[in-house]
Order: sequence, then C-alpha cells, then structure tokens
Amino acid sequence: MSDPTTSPTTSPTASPVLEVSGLQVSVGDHLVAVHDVSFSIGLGESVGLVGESGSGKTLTCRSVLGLLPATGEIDHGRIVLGGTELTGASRRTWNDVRGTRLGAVFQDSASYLNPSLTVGHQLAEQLRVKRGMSRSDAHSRAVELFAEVGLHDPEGVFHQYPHELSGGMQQRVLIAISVSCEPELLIADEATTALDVVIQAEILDLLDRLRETHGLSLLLVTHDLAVVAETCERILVMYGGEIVESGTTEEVLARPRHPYTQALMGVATIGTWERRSLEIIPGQPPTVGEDMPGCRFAPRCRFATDQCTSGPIALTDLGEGRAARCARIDELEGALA
Ligand SMILES: Nc1ncnc2c1ncn2[C@@H]1O[C@H](COP(=O)(O)OP(=O)(O)OP(=O)(O)O)[C@@H](O)[C@H]1O
Repeated sequence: MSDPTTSPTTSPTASPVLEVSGLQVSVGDHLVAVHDVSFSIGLGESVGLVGESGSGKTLTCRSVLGLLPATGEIDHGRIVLGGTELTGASRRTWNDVRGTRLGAVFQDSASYLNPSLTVGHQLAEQLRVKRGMSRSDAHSRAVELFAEVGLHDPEGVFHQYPHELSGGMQQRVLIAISVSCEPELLIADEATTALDVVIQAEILDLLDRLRETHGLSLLLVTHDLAVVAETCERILVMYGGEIVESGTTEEVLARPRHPYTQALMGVATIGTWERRSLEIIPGQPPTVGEDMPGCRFAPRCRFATDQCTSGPIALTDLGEGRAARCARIDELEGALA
C-alpha cells in the first residue's frame, strides 16, 4: 500500500483533509473496478477527478462517502477524513460524518429531494437535526443559505416544492443543504452535467465561491476536462480504474504526460474550450475486471508499442506533485503538448 505522505498524487499542503491510499474496489462477482488508487486533498484545495464514463470515478467517491452499491466492496486501502478513519467505520461514525463533515452533490438532484416537502423544510430540518438549531433560527439560516447559493426570492423559494423549481434551482438547493453543516469536504459528482452550459458555468462559479467563503475542500468528479480546467487547482485523471496522471491543472493542461489526458483534452466542451471540435476517443475502455498485463489504455493509444503491454506500469513521480503512468513517458515528452 502506498504511503499518502509520499505518493506523487498527494496534495502539497501539510494538512490533508482527505487521504485515500491503495484503494481497491470490486463490484459484482469480485470484479476489480478501482485499482490501487491513492490521492489526498489539502485544506481548502479543489481537486478534479476526471475520466470517461466507467473509469471508476463514482466508485472512488462513493467509497469516500460510504455509499457503495450493494454489490460493491472495498477490498483494501484506507480512507481518512481529517484524522478519522472511514474504512470499516461504524454506522455511528458515518452518521456523524456524512452530511456534516462530508457533503455531496450528485447529477440527479431531484432524486435527493423529498417531493412531498418544501425545500425550505428539508434544509431547515437538516439544520435542526444536525446542528441543533431552533425552528426559527433554522428558518432564518435556511433563507440566508438559499440567498448565498444565488436563489432569487429565497423566502419564497423556502416554501416551494422541488417540482416547482428548475433543474439549476434544485441543484442550488442541494448545494445549500450540503454546505449547511460546514463540511470539511464537498464532493460534487457530475453535479453540473445535466445542466445547460450557462447554468453549468454559474454552478461551477458558485462551488468555487463556497470553497472560499466556507473554507471547504472540493472534490469535483466529471468526465469533462473543461469543467476541472475552470474550477480546480489540481487534476487526477482516471482511466480503466487507475489514476494515470496527476498534477496542477495548469501543468497538466499545458504539458500532458499521458496520451489519455491528451485525448481527453480533445473532447472537452465548455468555457474557453467551447469551440473545440467534439471528437470521440476511438476504441472502447477496458471492461470492469478485465485483466490486462500492461497499460490499460494501450489498445486505444496511438503511441503504444510492445513495451506498453509487456508488464505492469507504475506511476512515475515527476516531482512537484506531478505523476503519470506511461511506459514511454520520457520518449513522448514534447510529443503530447
Ligand atoms: N453496482 C455495480 N454493479 C456492477 N458493476 C458496477 C456497479 N457500479 C459500477 N460498476 C462498474 O464499475 C466500473 C466503474 O464504474 P463508475 O460508476 O465508478 O465509473 P464512472 O467513471 O463514475 O462512470 P460514470 O461517469 O458513468 O458514472 C464501470 O465499469 C461500471 O459499469
């Protein structure tokens, strides 16, 4: 198991909020979907976990949230949140952590809201139960939070039901609920994917603003490199259940060191990247549980040679928080930028 204090995917800050080390997750009949994933997130840092559909992003963040599907399990690895060990944690620890120290927002916001209760009631209830606020304090704080996340007429919104709100408004409500207990870490898994480009940019701005005002760390999970380019200080690129590249956003985008990262840059879609042609990375990702002797991206990689499939490929530490898992890393330097 790698030591998070020395892993090249570690945050450069001294006090990590989240440390994940050597995480392996299986689904179904012991099919390994996440392989030896290690990373950490520093206090107040924003980190983007990016990769195509099926690359293992959701299983990784659901492991952190203790919300794996019934058929999924952590085979080994450690997850530590601000000193609290979450691997194998008791139900009581999870109740103390989830919704309070750990917040989460997902793509399908409507399914996380109770359709028969007003959104204000749902937020106020969270404040009453988790923060012990009185009914009137919880009401006032809920209205403040609705205003803070950019909802107009927050008092009016308080009394509305989820179906009366647009998708973007529902997502803002969920964000208000998830930051209401001042979490150390907010996980946003494809939280802007279903929204149109303008609303998507507004929600990304909002997450960034909340990170500063609430002093929280952010793990943004997305298939779209442009989303992390706009929002995150550091990027972790996942492919076939492994981290294949990591580094500061600026460095990774200016000088990608893995051919998969370069391919992802070609299919990114928003913001200043808007005018890029929408390509498709040719070929299919490996199926979950597929045993591959070398690089899992090799069958789709235009640079692949025999050396890429002859044995396991380690993550090469490139210094200053940069790492990439490519057998031809030195030869390809310069060819990928
Ligand atoms: N409950 C499950 N049962 C069986 N296989 C699963 C289950 N959940 C995930 N998988 C498989 O594990 C792999 C990783 O899934 P995961 O959802 O983590 O990927 P992802 O990168 O988040 O993709 P997406 O963006 O589509 O959610 C995929 O091949 C997926 O089909």
